[in-house]
Amino acid sequence: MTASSTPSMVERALAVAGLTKLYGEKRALDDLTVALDDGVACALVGPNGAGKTTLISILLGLIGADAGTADIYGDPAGSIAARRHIGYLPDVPSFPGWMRADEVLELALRLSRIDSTSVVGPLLRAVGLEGNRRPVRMFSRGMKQRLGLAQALVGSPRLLILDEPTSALDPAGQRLFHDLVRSLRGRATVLYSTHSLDEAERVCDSAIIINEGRLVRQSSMDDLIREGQGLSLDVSGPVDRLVDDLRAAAWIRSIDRAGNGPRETLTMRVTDLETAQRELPGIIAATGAALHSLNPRGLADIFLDLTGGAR
Ligand SMILES: Nc1ncnc2c1ncn2[C@@H]1O[C@H](COP(=O)(O)OP(=O)(O)OP(=O)(O)O)[C@@H](O)[C@H]1O
Repeated sequence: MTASSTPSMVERALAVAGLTKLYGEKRALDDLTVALDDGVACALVGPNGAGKTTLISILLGLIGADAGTADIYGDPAGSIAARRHIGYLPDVPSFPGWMRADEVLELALRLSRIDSTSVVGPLLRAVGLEGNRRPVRMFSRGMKQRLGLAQALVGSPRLLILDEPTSALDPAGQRLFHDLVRSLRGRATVLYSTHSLDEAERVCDSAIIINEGRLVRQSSMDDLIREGQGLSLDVSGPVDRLVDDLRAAAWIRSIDRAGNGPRETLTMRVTDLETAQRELPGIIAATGAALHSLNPRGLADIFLDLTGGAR
């Protein structure tokens, strides 16, 4: 065996190849190929209708694909073996309202044919619900989501799939949930579906970005942020000259111009944000242009760049 054909030591948690799902004429997934290594926390990011739920439904074996394959730890999606690898938390989990949290987990254990209930205490402790004796109907949405997470962890799944888990939570509940998922890293490979790269960055080290059923990008969060970093400025005056001078700067990656009339918005992507911020005021002053506002580009801008959304 040559060095180049030596198999990777890192096990594949997920291997999706050429996955295609049609709803009539609509290609909900269109030749999607992505892979996840064991142990990573990866966001599945895309705008409404991108195909996130369709992909998750195929991974869970709820629907079949029209073409392509999806393997979970080597087992084909939809098989019993693949299902056993997965813990799943939907966006709004529901439980019998009269049950207590410990009873919900005991039921999940029984349904998974696990006799020992010794994990109930540690799981409830992990999600901050230890000692809570109230029925679930009295839980806040955040508490239900945390209980759902504990339920998804029953049976120690190797792949934890979280489907827009904070969509029903307020900002405080979201932050608590993000912290919790981060603290659980290392227990399982995580696939975290979200609309937001900001949320992805809080929880995950990498992201799969899809749009219209196709892969747009799979990358580490650090690389996404580095490549998308930039500044947006509103200027007036000799904008043509300013743009020429900015294009000559060593740190410029690209400039887009928008707006007509006296004020224009320049959106710059840069290779070195610190140097750009240091040198920019001097360049603007030298051209005689007036600066009305200056803002760093955020992850929301990077998301819109990648998915072609309206600004
Ligand atoms: N059962 C269905 N019948 C017809 N079209 C469907 C069906 N399910 C999904 N679609 C279409 O497939 C595309 C992908 O939908 P999907 O729900 O997977 O996207 P999503 O990324 O999860 O979106 P959202 O973020 O809004 O939940 C969309 O255009 C959607 O309208």
